Order: sequence, then C-alpha cells, then structure tokens
Amino acid sequence: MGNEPEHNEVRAGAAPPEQTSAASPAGPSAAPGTLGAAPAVRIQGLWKKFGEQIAVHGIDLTLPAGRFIGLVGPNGAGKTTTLSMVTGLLRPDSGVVEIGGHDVWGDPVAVKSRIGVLPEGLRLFERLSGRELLAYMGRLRGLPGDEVDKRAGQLLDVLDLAGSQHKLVVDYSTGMRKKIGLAAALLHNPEILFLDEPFEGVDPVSAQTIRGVLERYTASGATVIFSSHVMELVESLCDWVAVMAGGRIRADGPLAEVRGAAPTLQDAFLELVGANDRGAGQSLDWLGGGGAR
Ligand SMILES: Nc1ncnc2c1ncn2[C@@H]1O[C@H](COP(=O)(O)OP(=O)(O)OP(=O)(O)O)[C@@H](O)[C@H]1O
Repeated sequence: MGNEPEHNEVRAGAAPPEQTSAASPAGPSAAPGTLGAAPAVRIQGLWKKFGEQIAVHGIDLTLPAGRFIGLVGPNGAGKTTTLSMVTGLLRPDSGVVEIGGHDVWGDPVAVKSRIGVLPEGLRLFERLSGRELLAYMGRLRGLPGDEVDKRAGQLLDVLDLAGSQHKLVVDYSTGMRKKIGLAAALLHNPEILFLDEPFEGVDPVSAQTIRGVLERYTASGATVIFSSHVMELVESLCDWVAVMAGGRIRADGPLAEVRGAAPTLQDAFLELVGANDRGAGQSLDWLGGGGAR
C-alpha cells in the first residue's frame, strides 16, 4: 500500500448518491485505518442494474487497510455484485472504485497485482491437479518457477491438501475447492484478499484451517474483505463490518460500533435490515407435520 489516492471525485455520469447510509454508526471520517494511508477500498457512487432490478444502489464505502472486514447482508442484498465490481470482474453502470488508491477500471494491472480473489461459484481449471493449478496460477502471476513450487508446497501443507495435490480438481469436494481457490488467491502474496462466502460448504475442521491462514495473513498487515451470512463467524473474525441490504450500505465501521448496544452482531444485523418485523412464518398455519390438511 502506501499510495495516496489520486482523486476522489465521482466519475462524470455517475448517478447521484441516494443511499441512506445515515444509519452508519461510523462514517468514513471515523475510519482510523484510512488516516494517512490509502484505504484498502474506496467506493463512490457505485451503481449496478440488471434490467429493472437495482442490485447496487449508488453506494459510497471506504474500507481501511490492515483490517479483517466482513461484508454482511441478507440474500440478494448486493454483496456479490459489489465484490464483483470492486475486483474488476463486473463493470459498474457508474461510480468509482479504488484499491490502494488505484482506479480498478483505469489501472487494472496495478490493481490486479495487489489483490487476490476467491469469487462466488469459483471456476477452476478442472482437469488440472491441485498442484498443477497452483503452478499455472503462479506462472500467470509472473512468479519464478522455483518460488511457485516452494509457495505451492507450503500452501498445500498448511491447507491440508498435500495428500490430494495430485488429484484432479474436478474430483475435489466443495471444501477442498474453496481451499485450493484460497491457495491460488494467496500465491502471489496480495495486499488485499477478497473472499465471497469462503466458509460456505466448508466443514468445521477446514473452516478452522482457513481461519488460521487468514488470521496469520492479516496479522502481517494485509487486508481481508469477505462476504458472509454467518454472523457469529463475522463477529469472531472481523474488526470492521459493512452491512448491506437492498443494494445499499446500512451501516459500516468498527465491529463494536456497528453492533452498538445490541447483545450480538446478529441482533444488530436483524435490526438494521428490518428483519425483526418479519413474522416467523405466522402465515404458514397449515405447516406442522401433524397430518391435518
Ligand atoms: N446476472 C444477474 N442478472 C440479473 N439479476 C442479477 C444478476 N446478478 C445479481 N442479480 C440480482 O441482483 C440482486 C443482488 O444479487 P447479489 O447476488 O449481488 O446478492 P447477494 O447479497 O450476494 O446475495 P446472496 O447472499 O444470496 O448470495 C439480486 O436481486 C439478484 O437477483
């Protein structure tokens, strides 16, 4: 990091910011990690529509560097769409995204060399073995062959994949795929790691392994930004959270501030996304399994 942002104006043509992030307990000015250094991510006026569906509603969001950051929100909140636009996988309708001060769409090479991405619905080269996949990804990243071999071996060991390294990726389980995807995303030692639902479909032992790797990674000053529905996980891992619902940011800031007076992040989340008012199936009066039709 260490690159000062070059500009912060909303790109011409950007839709007017309408988002209601007033619920934000800690606005961007309160972000300690952003003082004196470029934030990990700066989003301004980001919009994405699919037909009539507004997936991302003109969001502004600043995520500090060196944090373990959780992006949480209910199904359809816009998390994947946002992460896809932030990582250069999906072109926004309008708005600006900067990573470490570099414009994602204006300076893609600088951005892509700094980030690692574990996208949702990860597509891997299925007919390579895990080991071959890492060798290929490492060479694509421009690493020398012996360095790729060394790092791949270490990552396979730490992620408990050494025994399956010669198996084809197509034969990997869901959790193994997440782990080899994580290894591929870490191989070039990025400054910022983006993970879309990294723990989904992962057993508790593998989850603990992934968690250990990520904690070690952030302890060295790197940034992790991951999306999740699992509030307990976010609460135990993250020191910074952004809550998204209906394509808007409802709150963002240090975990303790977003949680506020609520006993848990889950309670704060339900309050923020308005789910507390939703009846827990009162209309399903026929449901009960008792045989009455
Ligand atoms: N390619 C697409 N075409 C049409 N609509 C889309 C597309 N991608 C996303 N959407 C819509 O945009 C909205 C946001 O979707 P998105 O996948 O970003 O949400 P999410 O928060 O990641 O949800 P989940 O937690 O269920 O994965 C949803 O209403 C979704 O149906």
